[in-house]
Amino acid sequence: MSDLLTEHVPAPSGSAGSRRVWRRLVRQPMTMASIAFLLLLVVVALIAPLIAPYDPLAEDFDAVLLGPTAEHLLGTDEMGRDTLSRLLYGTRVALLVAFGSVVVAMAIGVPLGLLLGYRGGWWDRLGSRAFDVADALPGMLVGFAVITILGRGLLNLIVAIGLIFCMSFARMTRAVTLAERGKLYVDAARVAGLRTPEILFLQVLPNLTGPLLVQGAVFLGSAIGVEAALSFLGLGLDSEVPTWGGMLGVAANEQAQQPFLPFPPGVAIVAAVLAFNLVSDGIGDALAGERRKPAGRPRRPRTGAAPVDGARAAALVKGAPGAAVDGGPTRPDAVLEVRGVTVDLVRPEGESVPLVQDVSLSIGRAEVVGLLGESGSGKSMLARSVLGLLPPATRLAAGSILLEGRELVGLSERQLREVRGCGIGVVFQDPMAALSPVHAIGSQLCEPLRAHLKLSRPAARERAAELLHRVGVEDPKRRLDDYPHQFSGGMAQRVAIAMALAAEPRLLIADEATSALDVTTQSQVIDLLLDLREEFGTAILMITHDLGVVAESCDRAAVMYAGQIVEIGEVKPLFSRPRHPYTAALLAANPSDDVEVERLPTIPGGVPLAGQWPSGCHFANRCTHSREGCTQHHVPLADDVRCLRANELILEVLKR
Ligand SMILES: Nc1ncnc2c1ncn2[C@@H]1O[C@H](COP(=O)(O)OP(=O)(O)OP(=O)(O)O)[C@@H](O)[C@H]1O
Repeated sequence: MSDLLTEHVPAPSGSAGSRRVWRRLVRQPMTMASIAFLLLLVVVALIAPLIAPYDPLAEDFDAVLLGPTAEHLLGTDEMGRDTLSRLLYGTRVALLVAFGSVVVAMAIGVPLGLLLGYRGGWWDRLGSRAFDVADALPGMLVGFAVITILGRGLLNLIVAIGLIFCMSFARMTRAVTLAERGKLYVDAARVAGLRTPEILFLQVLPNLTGPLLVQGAVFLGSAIGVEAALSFLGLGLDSEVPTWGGMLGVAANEQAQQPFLPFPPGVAIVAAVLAFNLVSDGIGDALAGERRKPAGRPRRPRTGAAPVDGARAAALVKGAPGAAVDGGPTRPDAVLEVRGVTVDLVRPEGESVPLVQDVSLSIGRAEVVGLLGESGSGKSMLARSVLGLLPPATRLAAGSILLEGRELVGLSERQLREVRGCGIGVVFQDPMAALSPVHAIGSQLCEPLRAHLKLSRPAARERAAELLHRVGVEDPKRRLDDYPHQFSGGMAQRVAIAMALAAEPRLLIADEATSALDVTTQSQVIDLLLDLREEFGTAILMITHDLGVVAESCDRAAVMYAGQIVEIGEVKPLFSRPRHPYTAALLAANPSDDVEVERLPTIPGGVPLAGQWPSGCHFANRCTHSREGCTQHHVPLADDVRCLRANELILEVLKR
């Protein structure tokens, strides 16, 4: 079974999803016929003693090797035992071995695949090599070896066949987990403080339902084939025990005298294997239609110049409180203090390239700080370093991150888990990606409540309904049982905010939380965030491209460019009298209600890639004000601006 399978068989979400899958299955006659046949086999296995005309072990040497007769409808074997009775009893062994071995294979393969896929790195590389070795070994050889070591018997047969298949389950599970672990809902679960086993088994595993069902059905059929082959070779159960493979083995020896003998077990084996395969195909087809519909606008593509938008920037600038500025001494009211943070990309050859360089930023209680900048300037990487969720191949190379005075750098994953959720909440751009598609909203909201606030199940549900009500979801008790796809984009974002605030974090990181929403919903969500910061005193880091959002909601803003903060300050002066040419260029490229222009100016070129930053000022090669000296030396952040000419330039943006 190909790993690609996993791309086509998403898990059905919720009872409505299951009903849709079932309806699609019902429309497939071959699949339904196969299911009916397999159900018949199960019934036959259960009632074999009632319907078998003879004792399957009873020998009659006066009636050996008979063809079909009125007394023995399918003839007899070399001991005069009734073939029909043995065939009916053989169904029991076939199904028992099939289901038992698939359970064993899943019990070994699925946790292994989850672990390798989730951990990645060396674990994954070693695991993948082990898969390659396992692939190189013929499955039957593994079966022979296990039975030779453990001896014959039903349980050993089940274990042997389970071991043959377990690597396929591990490989498939690893592939799905690798794809799922990068998704936002997994990050959200980590931020919510769930432990790795909870994330793996409660969040990732449900997404495997589809692929596991498909692969499980195929291997049920294959297990019957392997059992038959091992019994045929005399390595299965004792020859007395009626099994389809054993009957085939006898038939092979006696075929010259009774040519009909191989047909009953042969047809039974082929029919059962075929039925399982048809059911597997049918389930795969039915699940393939069960794709999640994307919500909201797609993420803005990475463009070169001035992609900022929002018509309200200048008009909406609000008065900002006299917040402390960065770079100075530690603020007494600081919820978050980021000091000199540098994040490196570690290339395979070992070279380190900075993605974020020497960033310092602080956010006080109930303060909203905007983080602005073009795509690729390092905003998300900075946020991820605060969350302790840096992607693979990147590392925090330097700096300190204090949450209410507690140093987060150097904490173990376990300690970070305690901090996240309670200490920091996060809302991402696409709520549909941040919410697990296969869990009802209620259970997702209850997880952080139970994990951090240690609420009982009913109390967590009660609180979850209150939170939904608080973020403006109507009929919250009923909606707890709904799944993410049953919410509109705006409503889903409210749910995501409720989730982020469930454990009453001191810091909320909103990573382009309103970018995918229409303007009206965007305003409502911003109002909600601002209300919540008043109510809970939450500090908010608002990452956005949208100057209008910053103007409307932030007390201060930091402008990032090529991994550095180039300017930071209170929003009103920053927007009306920018001191860094990049800030001015961003503002100039922003549509404004105040000024009518035929064509908005853009910033020529694009943000340089990591590793290609110019020496000196990173913005110099796009800056119309740059001079020779700008590229010669490192430019420090001085008096909240990183520009050598800050004091001599007069940058106007609104009077174009
Ligand atoms: N997973 C990753 N591995 C390696 N480099 C990455 C990864 N994600 C981002 N980068 C690089 O890190 C730099 C900063 O990216 P980041 O995503 O933080 O920018 P951003 O300002 O948040 O952009 P956007 O607004 O588009 O999200 C870019 O050069 C980007 O190519």
